[in-house]
Amino acid sequence: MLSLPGLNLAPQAAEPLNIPTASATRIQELAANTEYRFEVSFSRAVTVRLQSGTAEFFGAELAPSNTYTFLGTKGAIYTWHGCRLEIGGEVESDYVAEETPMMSFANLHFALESLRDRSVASGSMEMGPRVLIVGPENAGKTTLVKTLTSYAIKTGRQPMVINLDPRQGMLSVPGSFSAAAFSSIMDIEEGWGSSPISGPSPTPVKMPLVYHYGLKDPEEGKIFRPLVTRMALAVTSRLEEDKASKQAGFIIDSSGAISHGRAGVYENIEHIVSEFSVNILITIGSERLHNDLTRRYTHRPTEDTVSVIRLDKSGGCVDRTEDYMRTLRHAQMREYFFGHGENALAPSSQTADFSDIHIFRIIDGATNPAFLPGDADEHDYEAAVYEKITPSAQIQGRMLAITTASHMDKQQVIRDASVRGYVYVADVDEGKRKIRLLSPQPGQTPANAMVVGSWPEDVPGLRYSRLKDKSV
Ligand SMILES: Nc1ncnc2c1ncn2[C@@H]1O[C@H](COP(=O)(O)OP(=O)(O)OP(=O)(O)O)[C@@H](O)[C@H]1O
Repeated sequence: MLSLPGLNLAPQAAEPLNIPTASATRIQELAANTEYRFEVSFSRAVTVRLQSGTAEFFGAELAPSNTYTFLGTKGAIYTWHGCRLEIGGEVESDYVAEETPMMSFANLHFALESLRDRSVASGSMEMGPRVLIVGPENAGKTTLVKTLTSYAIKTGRQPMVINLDPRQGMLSVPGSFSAAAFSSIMDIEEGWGSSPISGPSPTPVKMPLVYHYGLKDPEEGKIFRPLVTRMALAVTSRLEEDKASKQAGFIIDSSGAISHGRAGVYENIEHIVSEFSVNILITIGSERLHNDLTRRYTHRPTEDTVSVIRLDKSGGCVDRTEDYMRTLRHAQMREYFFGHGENALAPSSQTADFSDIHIFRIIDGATNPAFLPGDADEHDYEAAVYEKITPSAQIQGRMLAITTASHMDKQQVIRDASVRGYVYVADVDEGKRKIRLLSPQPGQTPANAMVVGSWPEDVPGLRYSRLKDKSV
């Protein structure tokens, strides 16, 4: 059990997998090229063990002797050649599907492999495939990114994955964007995980690059595009220093919001394509999006070639409710502070004077009259993006991004700075002018510029711990 002196933090936050599973198990036989689709709640875990044959979870191969525990999961175990699974616990729903998109995923993987081979043959002069995946919410974008990444790793590559979806964090908290090179197979239970910038990761990655977005939707505010530009520069320079990743190329996961398109115009998609020099644009689950983008990217003699590829949405994709997404986010944020299983962290709380910390608030499109919707020229990017604030009860329960910038730096320098880590505002005492911060690891309160956004929202468990602490 995790005990945190002075904090009385709820231990269940750190150890969700202590939730009991039913001891009775059952056998599920799967024929070749079929998948077992299942949904597991956040309160009852389900275990899966591969008894015979071969199987994979979104591209990551199941080891025969391992028992995998799933909680709050919607997923599928696919088999190319048939297998037998031993399943324990209560699923919310499950069925076996014979129609899956796995063959088209595999074909896409082989097409990317030939581009990687070309990069190797050029002595790394050419970069490997630069892939962007777009499509509406719940179309299966993240699932495709995970599958392609797992296949690439299995082939011995070290692809870079870039997450530009603030609704879900990758190796970091929701509200952040990140990029990391993966060199070893993904953790089946944890997926991308959320802890590497706060502590050890079950998924070996090179240190991720993290940037703070702090808003829910990429179409909101005016910092999305400058951040994409900044990340593209950072990723390109990282790839120049890392031959293996340069050859493997990168895969960008995006938010469904950028695929809605206003009158057939997809400014944010176009911005990502041009800044990252994307050459493979995969649309998933929307014919209209595919047609609009094909029209946009064919017959452009003066520009670099962008191949637009269409994939159908898998019948297994589940529409996730806002409640489910919130619970998932909160689990991710708790994990950021407490770690998970064997990788438990030792969070600490620190109290600082208002005068010792420097917090900037994002001025988003809704509140800044200088940012008119749809008016997105370069000039706007130089306008004020932050305002310095004095801590108040309003930021209680918010995450603060600790940037690598100094509080004396210009706004654009702060905006473009990467993130060292996050702290949670546990308490603000306006009378005593003190702020209490929860941090994943002990350390001094940083004097760097910190940025607070309106996203993600407060996590009930963490807030509760603050109240308990106050009453001690
Ligand atoms: N074949 C499948 N069987 C069962 N569940 C699946 C399958 N494919 C995807 N899912 C589940 O469906 C949900 C939506 O898929 P995914 O997260 O890949 O979509 P997305 O397009 O990235 O969504 P968003 O843009 O909203 O983040 C996820 O919970 C995912 O695990």
